[in-house]
Amino acid sequence: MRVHVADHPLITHKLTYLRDKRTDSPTFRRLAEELVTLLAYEATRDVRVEPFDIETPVAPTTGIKLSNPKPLIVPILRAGLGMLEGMVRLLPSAEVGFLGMQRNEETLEAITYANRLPDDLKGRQCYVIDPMLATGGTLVDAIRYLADRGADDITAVTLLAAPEGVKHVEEALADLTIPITIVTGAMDERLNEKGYIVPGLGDAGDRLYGVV
Ligand SMILES: O=P(O)(O)OC[C@H]1O[C@H](OP(=O)(O)OP(=O)(O)O)[C@H](O)[C@@H]1O
Ligand SMILES: O=c1cc[nH]c(=O)[nH]1
Ligand SMILES: [Mg+2]
Repeated sequence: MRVHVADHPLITHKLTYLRDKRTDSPTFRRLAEELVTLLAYEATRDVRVEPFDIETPVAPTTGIKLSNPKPLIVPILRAGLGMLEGMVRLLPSAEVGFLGMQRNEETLEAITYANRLPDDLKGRQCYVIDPMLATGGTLVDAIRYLADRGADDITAVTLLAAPEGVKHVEEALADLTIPITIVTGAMDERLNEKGYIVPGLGDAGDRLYGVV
Protein backbone atom coordinates (compact mmCIF):
# COMPACT_ATOMS: atom_id res chain seq x y z
CA MET A 1 0.00 0.00 0.00
CA ARG A 2 1.29 3.45 -0.92
CA VAL A 3 0.68 6.33 1.49
CA HIS A 4 1.22 9.87 0.28
CA VAL A 5 1.05 12.74 2.77
CA ALA A 6 0.65 16.01 0.90
CA ASP A 7 3.35 18.43 1.83
CA HIS A 8 2.34 21.77 0.41
CA PRO A 9 1.99 25.09 2.24
CA LEU A 10 -1.37 25.87 0.58
CA ILE A 11 -2.81 22.57 1.78
CA THR A 12 -1.52 23.10 5.33
CA HIS A 13 -2.81 26.69 5.30
CA LYS A 14 -6.32 25.60 4.27
CA LEU A 15 -6.26 22.69 6.74
CA THR A 16 -5.38 25.09 9.55
CA TYR A 17 -8.57 27.11 8.93
CA LEU A 18 -10.56 23.89 8.52
CA ARG A 19 -9.36 22.64 11.90
CA ASP A 20 -10.13 25.91 13.68
CA LYS A 21 -13.28 25.43 15.77
CA ARG A 22 -14.35 29.00 14.96
CA THR A 23 -14.72 28.15 11.25
CA ASP A 24 -18.41 28.09 10.33
CA SER A 25 -20.12 25.49 8.11
CA PRO A 26 -20.19 27.50 4.86
CA THR A 27 -16.45 28.22 5.16
CA PHE A 28 -15.75 24.63 6.16
CA ARG A 29 -17.57 23.38 3.05
CA ARG A 30 -15.68 25.75 0.79
CA LEU A 31 -12.31 24.78 2.29
CA ALA A 32 -13.05 21.04 2.04
CA GLU A 33 -13.87 21.50 -1.63
CA GLU A 34 -10.73 23.53 -2.30
CA LEU A 35 -8.58 21.01 -0.44
CA VAL A 36 -9.83 18.02 -2.35
CA THR A 37 -8.99 19.72 -5.63
CA LEU A 38 -5.40 20.11 -4.49
CA LEU A 39 -5.23 16.54 -3.16
CA ALA A 40 -6.88 15.11 -6.27
CA TYR A 41 -4.00 16.40 -8.31
CA GLU A 42 -1.70 13.97 -6.48
CA ALA A 43 -4.33 11.22 -6.20
CA THR A 44 -4.87 11.11 -9.97
CA ARG A 45 -1.19 10.86 -10.82
CA ASP A 46 -1.77 7.27 -12.02
CA VAL A 47 -5.18 7.77 -13.58
CA ARG A 48 -5.51 5.50 -16.61
CA VAL A 49 -5.03 7.20 -19.95
CA GLU A 50 -4.58 6.17 -23.56
CA PRO A 51 -3.04 7.87 -26.61
CA PHE A 52 -5.33 10.27 -28.47
CA ASP A 53 -4.59 11.64 -31.95
CA ILE A 54 -5.59 15.25 -32.63
CA GLU A 55 -4.67 18.05 -34.99
CA THR A 56 -3.72 21.44 -33.64
CA PRO A 57 -4.15 24.42 -36.01
CA VAL A 58 -0.47 23.84 -36.82
CA ALA A 59 0.18 20.10 -36.95
CA PRO A 60 -1.09 16.65 -36.06
CA THR A 61 0.04 15.35 -32.68
CA THR A 62 -0.71 12.59 -30.22
CA GLY A 63 -1.89 13.50 -26.75
CA ILE A 64 -3.71 11.43 -24.15
CA LYS A 65 -7.25 11.05 -22.89
CA LEU A 66 -8.81 9.20 -19.97
CA SER A 67 -9.33 5.53 -20.76
CA ASN A 68 -12.65 3.72 -20.66
CA PRO A 69 -14.19 2.63 -18.39
CA LYS A 70 -13.92 6.02 -16.75
CA PRO A 71 -12.85 6.19 -13.08
CA LEU A 72 -15.47 5.74 -10.38
CA ILE A 73 -15.58 8.25 -7.53
CA VAL A 74 -17.09 6.90 -4.32
CA PRO A 75 -17.89 9.42 -1.59
CA ILE A 76 -18.58 7.86 1.82
CA LEU A 77 -21.74 9.52 3.14
CA ARG A 78 -22.16 11.83 4.86
CA ALA A 79 -18.88 13.60 5.20
CA GLY A 80 -17.45 12.38 1.89
CA LEU A 81 -20.14 14.36 0.09
CA GLY A 82 -18.31 17.50 1.17
CA MET A 83 -15.43 16.45 -1.10
CA LEU A 84 -17.46 15.39 -4.12
CA GLU A 85 -17.77 18.69 -6.00
CA GLY A 86 -14.05 19.34 -5.80
CA MET A 87 -13.22 15.85 -7.05
CA VAL A 88 -15.75 15.91 -9.88
CA ARG A 89 -14.43 19.27 -11.00
CA LEU A 90 -11.07 17.65 -11.68
CA LEU A 91 -12.52 14.45 -13.20
CA PRO A 92 -15.73 15.66 -14.88
CA SER A 93 -16.20 12.49 -16.94
CA ALA A 94 -15.91 10.15 -13.94
CA GLU A 95 -18.94 8.25 -12.70
CA VAL A 96 -20.05 8.57 -9.09
CA GLY A 97 -21.26 5.76 -6.82
CA PHE A 98 -22.29 6.18 -3.19
CA LEU A 99 -21.62 4.27 0.02
CA GLY A 100 -23.43 5.32 3.19
CA MET A 101 -21.43 4.28 6.23
CA GLN A 102 -21.57 5.28 9.86
CA ARG A 103 -19.26 4.57 12.72
CA ASN A 104 -20.91 3.43 15.96
CA GLU A 105 -19.77 6.01 18.50
CA GLU A 106 -19.30 3.41 21.27
CA THR A 107 -17.85 0.38 19.49
CA LEU A 108 -16.22 2.49 16.71
CA GLU A 109 -17.31 -0.18 14.23
CA ALA A 110 -18.61 0.98 10.87
CA ILE A 111 -21.96 -0.13 9.48
CA THR A 112 -23.01 0.27 5.86
CA TYR A 113 -26.53 1.67 5.62
CA ALA A 114 -26.73 2.48 1.92
CA ASN A 115 -25.07 1.73 -1.36
CA ARG A 116 -25.66 2.86 -4.90
CA LEU A 117 -22.84 1.38 -6.91
CA PRO A 118 -22.56 -0.70 -10.06
CA ASP A 119 -22.62 -4.43 -9.13
CA ASP A 120 -19.75 -5.13 -11.51
CA LEU A 121 -16.64 -3.07 -10.95
CA LYS A 122 -14.36 -5.35 -12.94
CA GLY A 123 -11.39 -3.39 -14.23
CA ARG A 124 -12.52 -0.13 -12.61
CA GLN A 125 -10.19 2.40 -11.08
CA CYS A 126 -11.91 3.79 -7.97
CA TYR A 127 -11.37 6.92 -5.89
CA VAL A 128 -12.87 6.70 -2.40
CA ILE A 129 -13.34 10.11 -0.80
CA ASP A 130 -13.86 10.66 2.92
CA PRO A 131 -12.34 13.50 4.95
CA MET A 132 -11.37 11.39 7.98
CA LEU A 133 -9.33 8.20 8.32
CA ALA A 134 -9.47 7.58 12.08
CA THR A 135 -9.45 3.93 13.23
CA GLY A 136 -9.56 2.97 9.56
CA GLY A 137 -12.55 0.66 10.04
CA THR A 138 -14.73 2.56 7.57
CA LEU A 139 -12.07 2.63 4.87
CA VAL A 140 -11.24 -1.08 5.29
CA ASP A 141 -14.89 -2.01 4.74
CA ALA A 142 -15.27 0.40 1.80
CA ILE A 143 -12.14 -0.82 0.02
CA ARG A 144 -13.04 -4.46 0.55
CA TYR A 145 -16.54 -3.82 -0.76
CA LEU A 146 -15.13 -2.33 -3.98
CA ALA A 147 -12.40 -4.97 -4.36
CA ASP A 148 -14.94 -7.80 -3.88
CA ARG A 149 -16.87 -6.40 -6.86
CA GLY A 150 -13.82 -6.35 -9.09
CA ALA A 151 -12.25 -2.90 -8.66
CA ASP A 152 -8.61 -3.35 -9.52
CA ASP A 153 -7.03 -0.06 -8.43
CA ILE A 154 -8.28 1.88 -5.41
CA THR A 155 -7.12 5.26 -4.14
CA ALA A 156 -8.52 6.80 -0.95
CA VAL A 157 -8.38 10.58 -0.64
CA THR A 158 -8.70 11.92 2.90
CA LEU A 159 -8.13 15.34 4.43
CA LEU A 160 -6.70 13.94 7.68
CA ALA A 161 -5.45 10.55 8.78
CA ALA A 162 -4.28 9.01 12.05
CA PRO A 163 -1.20 6.74 12.06
CA GLU A 164 -3.12 3.99 13.90
CA GLY A 165 -5.80 3.99 11.20
CA VAL A 166 -3.33 3.82 8.32
CA LYS A 167 -1.60 0.88 10.01
CA HIS A 168 -4.94 -0.87 10.48
CA VAL A 169 -5.88 -0.40 6.80
CA GLU A 170 -2.54 -1.77 5.71
CA GLU A 171 -2.77 -4.84 7.96
CA ALA A 172 -6.46 -5.59 7.38
CA LEU A 173 -6.10 -5.46 3.59
CA ALA A 174 -2.74 -7.21 3.34
CA ASP A 175 -4.35 -10.07 1.41
CA LEU A 176 -5.43 -7.81 -1.48
CA THR A 177 -3.08 -7.85 -4.43
CA ILE A 178 -4.49 -4.79 -6.26
CA PRO A 179 -2.77 -1.40 -5.94
CA ILE A 180 -4.13 0.56 -2.96
CA THR A 181 -3.09 4.15 -2.30
CA ILE A 182 -3.93 6.61 0.44
CA VAL A 183 -3.48 10.30 -0.28
CA THR A 184 -4.01 12.52 2.75
CA GLY A 185 -3.65 16.21 3.50
CA ALA A 186 -1.96 15.51 6.84
CA MET A 187 -0.93 12.67 9.10
CA ASP A 188 -2.01 13.75 12.58
CA GLU A 189 -0.54 12.66 15.92
CA ARG A 190 -2.90 9.98 17.21
CA LEU A 191 -6.43 8.97 18.15
CA ASN A 192 -7.96 9.90 21.49
CA GLU A 193 -9.91 7.47 23.71
CA LYS A 194 -13.12 8.25 21.76
CA GLY A 195 -11.51 7.42 18.42
CA TYR A 196 -11.23 11.06 17.34
CA ILE A 197 -8.19 12.27 15.46
CA VAL A 198 -5.89 14.52 17.54
CA PRO A 199 -5.55 17.43 16.87
CA GLY A 200 -7.98 16.66 14.02
CA LEU A 201 -10.95 18.88 13.28
CA GLY A 202 -13.75 17.26 15.29
CA ASP A 203 -16.64 15.46 13.58
CA ALA A 204 -16.33 16.24 9.88
CA GLY A 205 -19.97 15.30 9.09
CA ASP A 206 -21.30 17.54 11.85
CA ARG A 207 -19.10 20.44 10.84
CA LEU A 208 -20.24 20.14 7.22
CA TYR A 209 -23.91 19.46 7.74
CA GLY A 210 -24.76 19.99 11.42
CA VAL A 211 -25.41 17.59 14.29
CA VAL A 212 -28.09 14.98 13.57
O1 LIG B 1 -11.75 5.60 10.44
P1 LIG B 1 -12.99 5.43 11.23
O2 LIG B 1 -12.73 5.24 12.71
O3 LIG B 1 -13.89 4.37 10.69
O4 LIG B 1 -13.79 6.81 11.19
C1 LIG B 1 -13.89 7.57 10.04
C2 LIG B 1 -15.32 7.75 9.64
O5 LIG B 1 -16.01 8.55 10.60
C3 LIG B 1 -16.65 9.66 9.93
O6 LIG B 1 -17.93 9.34 9.51
P2 LIG B 1 -19.14 9.17 10.53
O7 LIG B 1 -19.26 7.76 10.99
O8 LIG B 1 -19.01 10.20 11.61
O9 LIG B 1 -20.40 9.45 9.63
P3 LIG B 1 -20.90 10.86 9.02
O10 LIG B 1 -20.05 11.13 7.85
O11 LIG B 1 -22.32 10.57 8.65
O12 LIG B 1 -20.79 11.91 10.09
C4 LIG B 1 -15.73 9.89 8.76
O13 LIG B 1 -16.32 10.68 7.76
C5 LIG B 1 -15.36 8.50 8.32
O14 LIG B 1 -16.32 7.93 7.45
O1 LIG C 1 -11.85 12.71 14.38
C1 LIG C 1 -12.75 12.11 13.75
C2 LIG C 1 -12.84 10.71 13.71
C3 LIG C 1 -13.84 10.13 12.99
N1 LIG C 1 -14.73 10.90 12.34
C4 LIG C 1 -14.66 12.25 12.37
O2 LIG C 1 -15.50 12.93 11.75
N2 LIG C 1 -13.69 12.82 13.09
MG1 LIG D 1 -19.69 12.02 11.65
